[in-house]
Amino acid sequence: MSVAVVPLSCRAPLGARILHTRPWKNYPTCWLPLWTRPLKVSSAIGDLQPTQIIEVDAIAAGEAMVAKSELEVNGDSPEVVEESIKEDKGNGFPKKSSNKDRKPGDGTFDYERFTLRNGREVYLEKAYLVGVEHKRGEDDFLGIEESLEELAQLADTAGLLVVGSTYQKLAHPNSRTYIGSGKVSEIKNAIHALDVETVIFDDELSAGQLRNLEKAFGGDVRVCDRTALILDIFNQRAATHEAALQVSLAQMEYQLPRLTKMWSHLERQAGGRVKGMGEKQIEVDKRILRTQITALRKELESVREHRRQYRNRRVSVPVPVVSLVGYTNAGKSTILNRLTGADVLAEDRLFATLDPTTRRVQLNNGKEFLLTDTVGFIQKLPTTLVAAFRATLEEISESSLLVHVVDISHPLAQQQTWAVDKILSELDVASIPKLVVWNKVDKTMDPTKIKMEALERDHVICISALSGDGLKELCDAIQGKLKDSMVWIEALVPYDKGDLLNTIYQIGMVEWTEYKEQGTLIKGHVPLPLARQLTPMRQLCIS
Ligand SMILES: Nc1nc2c(ncn2[C@@H]2O[C@H](COP(=O)(O)OP(=O)(O)OP(=O)(O)O)[C@@H](O)[C@H]2O)c(=O)[nH]1
Ligand SMILES: [Mg+2]
Repeated sequence: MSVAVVPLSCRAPLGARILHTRPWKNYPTCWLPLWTRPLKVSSAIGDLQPTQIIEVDAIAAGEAMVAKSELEVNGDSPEVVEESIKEDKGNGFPKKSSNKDRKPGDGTFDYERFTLRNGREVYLEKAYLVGVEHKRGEDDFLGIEESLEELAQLADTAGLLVVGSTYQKLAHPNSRTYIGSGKVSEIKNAIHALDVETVIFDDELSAGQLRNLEKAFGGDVRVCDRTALILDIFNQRAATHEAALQVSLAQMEYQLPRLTKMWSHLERQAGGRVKGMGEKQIEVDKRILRTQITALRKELESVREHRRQYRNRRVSVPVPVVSLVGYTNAGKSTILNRLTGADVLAEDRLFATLDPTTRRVQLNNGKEFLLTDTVGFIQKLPTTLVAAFRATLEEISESSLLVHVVDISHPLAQQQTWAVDKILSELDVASIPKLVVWNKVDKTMDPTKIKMEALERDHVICISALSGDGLKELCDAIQGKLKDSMVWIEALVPYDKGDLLNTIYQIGMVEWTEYKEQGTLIKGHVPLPLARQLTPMRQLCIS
């Protein structure tokens, strides 16, 4: 079978399958896919990025791919590159024909691995998960098996088919291969027997470890880590321009130190004639990548500036902001939808929400506050991502109150709560008042017992966002907590400032109103920004 590397501008025959796309020069839109993702070529192919390179498996079209690509190498004249999949001779395993070697209609083609997702036919890559249980640090909230279970959920969210997993107890990770050599052989056996395309490690791997493991596993097997998997999910889900920029930046920063293998094929193709060709190309690529990181940072900064200005405008109307924070899939978006009638995507998947959404909550007593839904957290959240999303999380740091949503029906609810608390402390928001909400109480074995437990604790509200049970108590508790964060004022509001008086009634807690000759005398609690705005009227009251 021949596989050609072709620029996308070159049309593949209808019915051919794209095995995978590789980034070429313009990195911002091109992220080296972590696994091959064959797509059936349709008329839509012309819509793909013209800067990417695709590998096209022409067998499905029943004809050899003749297209060739031109790659510029080290600034020399363009060179024609053609790859062919080498026979796997020396690994000692019986050659298992992979789906790539099978033809539709020859009885071996694995049709079951094509599935529909979001109305698109996608090919489910087989993934094998690997973890290491080392001496537990204070950041290890989950045991190894639980962490691997979560990794399997992440893999499923990314569209992978998990076919097996394993872990090893190690005092210290191996610097070359992360796991011990015996374990490497064991995994190699398993992945070849199961026809696995991707091996995912539960912890972040170094560039060297990734390279050594790929070499050890041989063939076309890709190795990636939890961070790359989360980045890939974020990449698939980024809906707004800012989120897309943030994810691209995080991906490039992750990719930069790992940019080692991509171009080694150039040396192979040149038959070793031009030694160090791949190495030089890596340097060129790193320079291009750094330039693009700088450009992306600039663009992101201008988008953030725009958002900051918008937020400042919002601050001039000092409605208190309440942020929903919590572990991914805890039910934050469902709560926002319930309380505000919003239509934010809420589904039983990790990282359904990437962009914060703010909506006004209007209570029956005429009071109101703004409610913000935020990106969910997860244990071992990559530091690059925490940094990348810091701007979005500024929303959190400027809130009057944080509502920490916990999925109390989850067997690891306690550990998830600790993980969220740790991330919140990293975000420096410890000073913001917090309310804990136990959600999904309807899904627990004994809701009455859970409610009793919540009663025994301070500031814990039990709800079911799905059924609406406890939402009134939640709003009352939010109001109570907001009051705690407000300041007491006494102000004389002139009669021509009717709008301001309305705002005080809407967002403050007025306890005394008296109509005086110069205006309305108000005594009560109001949010700090409003209290500042009322300074002249407070002075009027004192005098
Ligand atoms: N049984 C039950 N399911 C719930 C409840 N609240 C939310 N869910 C379900 O939990 C799943 C996740 O809900 P989301 O609202 O998307 O959770 P999220 O916290 O926004 O998740 P991310 O955006 O991924 O961080 C959805 O399938 C909801 O229908 C609840 O009170 N009871
Ligand atoms: Mg959500």
